[in-house]
Amino acid sequence: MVKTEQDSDPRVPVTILTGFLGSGKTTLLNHILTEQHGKKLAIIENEFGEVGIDDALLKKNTKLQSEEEIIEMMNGCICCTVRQDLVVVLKRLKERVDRGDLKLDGIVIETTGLADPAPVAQTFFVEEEVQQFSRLDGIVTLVDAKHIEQHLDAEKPEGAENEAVEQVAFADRMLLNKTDLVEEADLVRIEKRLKSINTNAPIVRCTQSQVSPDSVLNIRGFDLDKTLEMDPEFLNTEGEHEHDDTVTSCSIVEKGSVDFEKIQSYIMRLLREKGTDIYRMKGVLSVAHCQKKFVYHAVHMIFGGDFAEEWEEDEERVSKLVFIGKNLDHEELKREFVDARFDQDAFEEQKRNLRFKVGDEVSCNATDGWADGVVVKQMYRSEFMPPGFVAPYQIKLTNGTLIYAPMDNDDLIKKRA
Ligand SMILES: Nc1nc2c(ncn2[C@@H]2O[C@H](COP(=O)(O)OP(=O)(O)OP(=O)(O)O)[C@@H](O)[C@H]2O)c(=O)[nH]1
Repeated sequence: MVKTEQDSDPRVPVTILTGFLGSGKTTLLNHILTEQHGKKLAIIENEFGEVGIDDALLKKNTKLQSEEEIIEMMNGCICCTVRQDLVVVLKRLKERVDRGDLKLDGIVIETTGLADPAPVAQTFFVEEEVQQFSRLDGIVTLVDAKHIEQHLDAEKPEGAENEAVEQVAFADRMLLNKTDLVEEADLVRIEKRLKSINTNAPIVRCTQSQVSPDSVLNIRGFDLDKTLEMDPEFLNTEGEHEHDDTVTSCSIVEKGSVDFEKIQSYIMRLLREKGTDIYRMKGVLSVAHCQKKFVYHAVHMIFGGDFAEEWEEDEERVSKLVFIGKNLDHEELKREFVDARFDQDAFEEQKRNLRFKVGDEVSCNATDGWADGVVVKQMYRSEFMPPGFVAPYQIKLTNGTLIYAPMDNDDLIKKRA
């Protein structure tokens, strides 16, 4: 086979992963990292919120890799404040490769959902050392089929750019993700709209960002000439862009645990009342009476959450949440979160107010009707109970069976006659 100039290019290919908040970038990275592709990748993660949550979500999967992966984190908007950090990270990788400590098959940069990919891409053409070491292979844009139209339509203040439009315009390939959430007719309409912004980039439909790593990595998609044709100012480093100032990120980090019921109603109420303005919510929560971390995500009103791995023995229990959205009232978000904290004093008080003490003889409304027994424990919890749930009593029935009363009322448990 005849080798093209690009085939023999020894520089490390770089993929910029972009796409609006919640479109599926981390899901794609997790998919790439768990898939056996035999490539040694460096991942550069960038988050808009001050609290890193994606690294916690990614860490789990990287453990699955036999080869050590390199993950670098940067906070802030990659296209503004941390662009210089990106250069530093790239130079550090270059030094390791030059020393022979590291052989790299690719670099993937996950930008924040609010980043304009152009200035990130620019880095690979204006920084000489970076240019010698790496080449921009492609800008891959994740598109959330459910929410993209709303973001493309968003009215921006004078002078501020629409990041969703920029992300589509600069894509070398688009992954139209979350196809499970819309109908065929919607997909056709969206594809037409995407094509009207960017005629060149192929569009691949997918769910859960499930595409072959080969269709994302080393695709030789980026073409500087075409980009300059579209944006003659592309290489002009002076031309700074402006973000919409009404879009902010609010992070909460709180030691201790939350009350599961209260936190659920807090999150659900936010989704219901502020779902349009909150683009993105993410969190890792420490739930009282629960050994596992609760990890959740929301993109507008679509919520997904689950109990993930257990807290380590010596790990400090702390909850971390990030909200990104329009017109966020940071104080209110924090205040209401604080109200959902687990209150040890209230818990003790509840315990003191229980009607029965350990040793009291009671009758319980068990599965086969009323049965006699003795209270053996107050505020009882077992791992088979729903997360965060504590039963007021554990009771030993006269036949020896251990049961629990889920509530302290006469319909379920009463004084033995
Ligand atoms: N229904 C559905 N949900 C999806 C799909 N792909 C991803 N998600 C969910 O969408 C949410 C956001 O996905 P992420 O991969 O974290 O999105 P992201 O682009 O990295 O988000 P940011 O880092 O906030 O910009 C998660 O809860 C995913 O599980 C899909 O195809 N269908």
